[in-house]
Parts: sequence; structure tokens; C-alpha cells
Amino acid sequence: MTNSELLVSWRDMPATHQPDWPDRAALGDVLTRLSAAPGLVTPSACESLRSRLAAVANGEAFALQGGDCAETFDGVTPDAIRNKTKTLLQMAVIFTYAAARPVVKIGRMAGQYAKPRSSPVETRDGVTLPVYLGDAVNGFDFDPAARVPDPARLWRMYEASRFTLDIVAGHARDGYAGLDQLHRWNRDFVANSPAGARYEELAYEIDHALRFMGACGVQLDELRSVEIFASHEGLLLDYENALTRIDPDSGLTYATSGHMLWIGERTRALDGAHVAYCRSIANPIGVKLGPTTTPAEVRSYVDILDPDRQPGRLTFITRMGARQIRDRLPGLIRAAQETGGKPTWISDPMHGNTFLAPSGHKTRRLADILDEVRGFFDVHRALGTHPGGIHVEFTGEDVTECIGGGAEILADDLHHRYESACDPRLNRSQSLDLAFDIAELL
Ligand SMILES: O=C[C@H](O)[C@H](O)COP(=O)(O)O
Ligand SMILES: C=C(OP(=O)(O)O)C(=O)O
Ligand SMILES: [Mn+2]
Repeated sequence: MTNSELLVSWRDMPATHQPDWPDRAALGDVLTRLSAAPGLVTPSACESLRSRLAAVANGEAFALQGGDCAETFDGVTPDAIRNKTKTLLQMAVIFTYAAARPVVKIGRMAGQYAKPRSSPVETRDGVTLPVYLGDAVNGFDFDPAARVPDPARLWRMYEASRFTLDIVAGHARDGYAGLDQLHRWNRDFVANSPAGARYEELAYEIDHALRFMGACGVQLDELRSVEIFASHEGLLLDYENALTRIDPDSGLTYATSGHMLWIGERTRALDGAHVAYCRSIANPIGVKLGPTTTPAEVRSYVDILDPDRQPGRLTFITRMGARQIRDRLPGLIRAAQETGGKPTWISDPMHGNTFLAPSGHKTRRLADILDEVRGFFDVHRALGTHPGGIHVEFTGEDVTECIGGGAEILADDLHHRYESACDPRLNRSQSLDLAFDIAELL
């Protein structure tokens, strides 16, 4: 198939979880504007991420993918983005130090604006409205007008993503992300948090090592900038399609909405439009694998999405739940091995461990999250494959959405600061707690 044939082929397949836009003319206008707009990421940066993920598959690096479940337009502020970036970088430092390997940093950022939902409607006090589908589609407010899908939001998503990428790139470049900033990142945080105190100790150890290396004459300038990649669920195929570009240098087709796109658990049908679209692009692709995934499906994902067995192209993101990971994962790893491919394996220990607290809040226990990661490591080590990384939902704010952690959040505390637009996120302190616990496995 040629590039252009591949580009249209997804339209022939059933596309689930697509909004029912009432104003088709407005949708057409927005898609035309997006098609003419500059891509948000470059093919060469997508290729860099692919080569980093290949190193992860080979056990030479560890991947950290994380950020909000659902980004919001209101959340696109310099402070909120800095805090999320800082949390990502702090977790990454903990893993780097523990594993003595590079950590590939991938935000669930700059594009994570659309959500597949369990139910198309939401009922409160006897009133039923269309469910919130992410800021890319409709409004979070429980109000009939807000919940109407509005195509103008797709343009706002593009601009919000661009703004976020700019701010993150600034932090990654300007020395803010440098290892000599470890204490500065922690300043606001160390005094009142057990995770902060633990982190400060690590920062002193790293400082000491840096001073030693400096005294030996090692040039440390390279440590002042880092690479941070952007990823999101490639859910809204009209949006993705409008931002798909052919790279004039290689002739290959890329999604330019983010470096890496993943296919969600709800849209991973082998004969569905999401798999067909992702097949047509050259970016690194993730596929979420839930507990019902079969070995045959895994073989088919490799055959369809990675026919050339290209290292770094395909990442399986497993989200089985703590109770099922040890039973389900081995058969899937063996199935992938049978294909002769070498996918990257990442654990999403969040989405299989969600439950409703008595207060009605969707939540997750840090203990379950850690248990799933442990199961993921145990299975890979038993089979001689690489537990490549983790995929988590977190924020840089002091929210109370998940239960547990050093600054123990209880089920009764959830209402204090529950701000997620969709799934419960780890707060900054819980993110570092989790990172330290995972570091022990590394
Ligand atoms: O983030 C994942 C899904 O979109 C989310 O878990 C769905 O949530 P829901 O079950 O509240 O619709
Ligand atoms: C929708 C999500 O997860 P999954 O597809 O694994 O349910 C998500 O990552 O927010
Ligand atoms: Mn989620």
C-alpha cells in the first residue's frame, strides 16, 4: 500500500468512541484549519523516541510515561505544567540513580484531552446528560449546553498542546531540568512531606557524586538539559488524521500531534479504525493490554503494527490489575516472543486497580499500584524479558485522589482536593513514594 492509501484506510473500519459532533460543517472547518497548521512535533524527534524505546526493549534504559488522566484547558498554566514536569523529572532522577541507566521521559502531556468512557451518559440527582468526553470534545460542567460536543475545542486542543510543548521544552533546555537543580525542585516540598525528605537525601548523594566528578575534571554541562517526549491516547481519529504529515525527507507518514500515540484498552479491536490508523504512521505506538487480552491478539498486534520488527516501534502497556498481572502476563510475553519481535513492555499499574470509594469517588490504592508493578517485574524476570518501565497518572499538585502514601491519604480524605477531570491521579508526594518503592525493584 502507498502512504496515501494507508492514510485513508482507517475510514473503512469501525471507529468506536468517536464523538457525535452535531455541527458537521464546523467540524469540517476545524479539520481544514488543522490540516494546514504546522505539526506539533517533528518526525526526527519521533525517531529519537523510537530509538530510546528500542534501548528500553534491550534492557539498556527504563521508561517513565506519565501525567494527567485527562488534561484540561484550564490546567494549561505555566505553574501547573512546571509542577507536572518537575514531578516527572524527580521520579526520573530516582529511577536513574537506582537503575544506573538512562530514563526515557514521556509525558502524558500536550494532547491528552479526549477520553473513552464506560457510559455515554451521566446521571446526577435524577438528571441525565451526555458524559464528559474530555476538553477536546465537551465541557466538564454538569450543564446541558456544556456537554454538547463542540468542534472548536479541537483547535483549542491543538493550541493548548503547542503551549504545553513550548513550556516543557523550555524547562528541558534551560538548565531547570539539570541535576544541579535537584534541591531547588524540592525547596517548596521537603519540609512537610516524608517523600520530600527522602528525596532530599538522594539529592545530597547525587550532589556529592557530581562534585566528585567535577573535581576529577569531568564536564557536566550535558547534565543540564534533558529530553522530554509527549504522548497521548490517539483516540479522536479526525484530529489525528488532520495532523498527519508526510515527512519529505524519508517519505514516511507521521502523526505530528505527539511523539508517541497509544491505542486504548477500549479501542484496540484488531479490525478497528484505531489499529488501522496507527498502522499507517511511523511514530512509536503503544497498545494498552487489559486482562482479557489473548496471546493470539498480541501476535496480531505485532504482525499488523510492527511488520518489520523494528526495535522501539511497538510498546505493550499492560494494565491487568494487581490481582491478575501474574497470571495474565506470561502468556502474552511468550506470544510476543513467538513473533520474533521485541516489543517494549511497560506497566500501567493504574487502570486495572480503580474502584469506587464509599464516598463515591473513583480511587486507587498505592499498595495495589505497587503490587501490580511488582508482579510485572516478577513475571519479566522469571521469563528473562525486560520490565521496561511504568505508565502512571499523576499531577504536580497536592490533590487527594488516590489512597495511601507516606503522607497517608485515607478514603475519608478524598473529598479534600479531588480535582481530576477523569481518573484519580497520584499527587506529587505519592508519585515520589511510588518511585522510591519501584527503585528498590531496579
Ligand atoms: O482513563 C480511562 C478511562 O477513560 C476512564 O477510566 C473511564 O472512566 P469511566 O469508567 O468513569 O468512564
Ligand atoms: C483510558 C485509559 O486507559 P485504558 O485504555 O488502559 O483503560 C487511560 O490511559 O486513561
Ligand atoms: Mn485514565
